[in-house]
Amino acid sequence: MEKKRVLLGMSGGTDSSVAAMLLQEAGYEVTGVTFRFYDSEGFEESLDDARNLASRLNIPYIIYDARELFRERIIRYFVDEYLSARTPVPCTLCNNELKWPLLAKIADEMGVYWISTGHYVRKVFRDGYYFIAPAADRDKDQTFFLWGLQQNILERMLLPMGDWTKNEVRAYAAKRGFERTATKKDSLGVCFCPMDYRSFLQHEVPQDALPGKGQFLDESGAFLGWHEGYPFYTIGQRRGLGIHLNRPVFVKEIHKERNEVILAPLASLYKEEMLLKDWNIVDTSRLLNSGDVIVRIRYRKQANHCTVSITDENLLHVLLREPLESIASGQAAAFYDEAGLLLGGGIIL
Ligand SMILES: Nc1ncnc2c1ncn2[C@@H]1O[C@H](COP(=O)(O)OP(=O)(O)OP(=O)(O)O)[C@@H](O)[C@H]1O
Repeated sequence: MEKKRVLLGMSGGTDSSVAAMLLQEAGYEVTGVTFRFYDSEGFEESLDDARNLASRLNIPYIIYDARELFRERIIRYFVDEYLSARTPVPCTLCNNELKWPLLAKIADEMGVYWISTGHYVRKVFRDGYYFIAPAADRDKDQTFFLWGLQQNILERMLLPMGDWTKNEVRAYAAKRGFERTATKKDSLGVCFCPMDYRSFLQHEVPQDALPGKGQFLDESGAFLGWHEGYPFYTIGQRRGLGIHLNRPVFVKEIHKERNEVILAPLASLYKEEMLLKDWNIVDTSRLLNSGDVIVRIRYRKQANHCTVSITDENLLHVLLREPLESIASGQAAAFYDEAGLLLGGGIIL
């Protein structure tokens, strides 16, 4: 396959636009692709931006319709997870199961070896394995979303943003005369659900498929008040419960069958272990039974040390050195070594 050509995912945003410039500057023949994941008002504008950039850089550009796939694999999953009393991780799933595999598939069809995005991550090669590692800009680090990628993808990735800070990226775009690109806003949160997920559920799910009002209970099963239906609550939630007690309470458990939400003081939400399904390990010897593994269960949450092993049911068992609160079923756990290499991850059972 052609090793001077690269297929770049172009969202029309600052990062992938600058990635296109940097790859071209480094001597690669870049082809840009924009995935149409879902219909939105802003999408046509993003397409125009990506298309204009491609034409100014004189690179081939394609639009790939992934709407059906995205609806099936990401939006339906997102809704189903809440209806199953879990908290989904759509960005993780999209990156690992859609964005990168699609880039690889389209690149294969074009006979192109390299695939690239504007993600803020680096890639390093150690003892026969490729690992994702944090970008120079720790504030923008996106390693947390990429634990599911395997060697066949990792080896083909080019990550031009890895050594740059966002400020440098903006300055570079401005210097190259791409003023509009330089000043674009950063994307935040879940792309297809810019509003509160509860409004999204109400919009997506027919009223008769939602459970309706249910009971808030305390840990001993005593009635505390009424809630709007279990899908509208997440583990660890404190705000927006619509219940006023003379003490702070948090969502500790959600029981789908009985449409019950258990509220408890924060101290009751701590756990010392968790099980992971759908896991991926980059290098078994660095992860399993090592005492120095770091685990993260939220994008911006503090890291914790743990020991990881595989159970007889083929799940990952994570024993935390310090208890963690708000471990929610459906969320992701990502593992790192002390140097920041991404060792793998999985979905909390
Ligand atoms: N619709 C899309 N089509 C193709 N590639 C995409 C699309 N959305 C995102 N990407 C790629 O995935 C990368 C990370 O996506 P994310 O949504 O986290 O972007 P971002 O940090 O806002 O980057 P950008 O500034 O490039 O939009 C982007 O830099 C881009 O390369």
